[in-house]
Amino acid sequence: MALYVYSAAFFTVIALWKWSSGRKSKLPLPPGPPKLPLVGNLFRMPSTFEWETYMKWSQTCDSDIIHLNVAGTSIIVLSSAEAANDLLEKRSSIYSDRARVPMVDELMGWDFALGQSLQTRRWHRRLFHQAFNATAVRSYRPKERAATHELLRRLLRDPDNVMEHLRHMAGEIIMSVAYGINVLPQNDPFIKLAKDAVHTLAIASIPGRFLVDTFPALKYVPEWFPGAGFKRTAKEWRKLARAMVDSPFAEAKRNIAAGSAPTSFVSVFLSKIDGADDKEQQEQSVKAVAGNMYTGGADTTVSALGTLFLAMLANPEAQKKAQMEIDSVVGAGRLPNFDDEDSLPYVSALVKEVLRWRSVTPIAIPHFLSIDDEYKGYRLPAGSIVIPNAWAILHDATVYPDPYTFNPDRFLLDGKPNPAVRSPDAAFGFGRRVCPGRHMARASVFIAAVSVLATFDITKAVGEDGQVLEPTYEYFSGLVSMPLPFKCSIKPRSQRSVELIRATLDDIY
Ligand code: HEM
Repeated sequence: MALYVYSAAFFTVIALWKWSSGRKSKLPLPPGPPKLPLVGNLFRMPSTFEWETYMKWSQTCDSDIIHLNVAGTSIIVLSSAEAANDLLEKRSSIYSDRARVPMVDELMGWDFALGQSLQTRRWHRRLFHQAFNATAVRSYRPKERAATHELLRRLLRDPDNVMEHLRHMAGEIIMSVAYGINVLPQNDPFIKLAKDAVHTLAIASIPGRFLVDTFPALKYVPEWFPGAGFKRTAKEWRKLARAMVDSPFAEAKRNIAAGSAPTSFVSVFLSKIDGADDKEQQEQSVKAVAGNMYTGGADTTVSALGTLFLAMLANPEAQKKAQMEIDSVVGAGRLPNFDDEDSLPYVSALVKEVLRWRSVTPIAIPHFLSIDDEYKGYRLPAGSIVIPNAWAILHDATVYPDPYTFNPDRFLLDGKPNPAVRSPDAAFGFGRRVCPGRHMARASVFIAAVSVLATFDITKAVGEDGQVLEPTYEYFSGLVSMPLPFKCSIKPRSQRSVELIRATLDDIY
């Protein structure tokens, strides 16, 4: 009897499995460019500015969801806000993982990084949220303002090195917010360390750069083995990643112990650690989250502000309008402040347009689909890498007419914010993985933009032959898309501007 029951149960399970897999296999994959046997789209994959190619493919297929196969790896690209919202937001429980990259996560030791690690790091995200939610970030305003004033002084002293000054500003904010460390004006060791470590991450994150990411078993090859150079490289780079996380944290702890530490994320959250058994674990989490701040916040903020300068060169009219608005609201007696934002709709629209015009992270950070799914009559296989094409979403001509033109007015109606026009939130990603630093990022970009526009005129540089140097508006193609070095002329708008900037040296924050 028991045998009959077991057999019946066995055949029922098999039948159900066949039915469900049969049902699934009947659904087609989303459309996409033609695939070759075995290698799929491997040989047609773009190596740079992939978001532009994905957008073209999506248009050719007339579908906002396309499928690619790169030598067996399934990739789904979403090119509309609707598709990104339907999947990454509404079904976030299955679309919020990240693909594992053995070189970065395992060999280089970046598994502490939020962007890399698996969903089990939810606790870190919660910690990040507590420290960087819309209310909490208001406490960082004095630090952002101080770093902005330092930026103004640097631009006044040395107007030829814009990108370097922006880098210094972003690093200054993060080191101060995360660790309470006041960075040195030049060659700060903590910024240098973080920069070097993030550079190795950028190299290792280039798809196909290391064979071990395609064949993970290679990670077991011993270092001395011929061809195992990647393991020796990983060992060196791992030291950098460790030092980037450990050394500023140790400095912050030393300052806290000496009673000389300014308030920071580390000082606040270490003081909240309770006496529970996992004390050590809690401290490691605080350290890991602090270590994520430079990784997530430095290049991104620099890219957005670099775009601001390029946008002012591309559209001098926008610059004039912003300056007129600032002059009428703020006047000539002081520098702008955060409280001015609501009275500066044009400047706020200009900041939105900066984030839309040239996306900082054109494909966000790709997500990972953990179980099989279906959408719009298509089969979406478990284990797919899901790429939200933020670039396509932010250049959707039905939402943003004439999308390649820099035009802050698109966000306004009768001089006020137009709620009917979608904010460029896609710049900060989607669903549960949306950028946890976005409130701080917006605040930093706003205060820097409004302060620079209040005090400087940004115009095209003029060469020695008297000819205007037309910028190329070229970008580095990477996970963070960064303006390539460009020349421009930065001059104080008036003697009063110079005085206001110099007076910031007396500020007490
Ligand atoms: C203009 C500036 C910034 C932009 C455009 C930006 C954009 C993004 C995007 C698109 C993602 C991926 C979202 C997704 O997977 O869907 C992300 C993730 C992240 N960002 Fe930002 N970000 C900026 C600034 C910052 C700042 C200032 C911080 C920290 C203080 C930060 C910390 C992070 C972290 C830790 C992650 C990983 C989150 C996770 O994987 O769960 N970002 N950011």
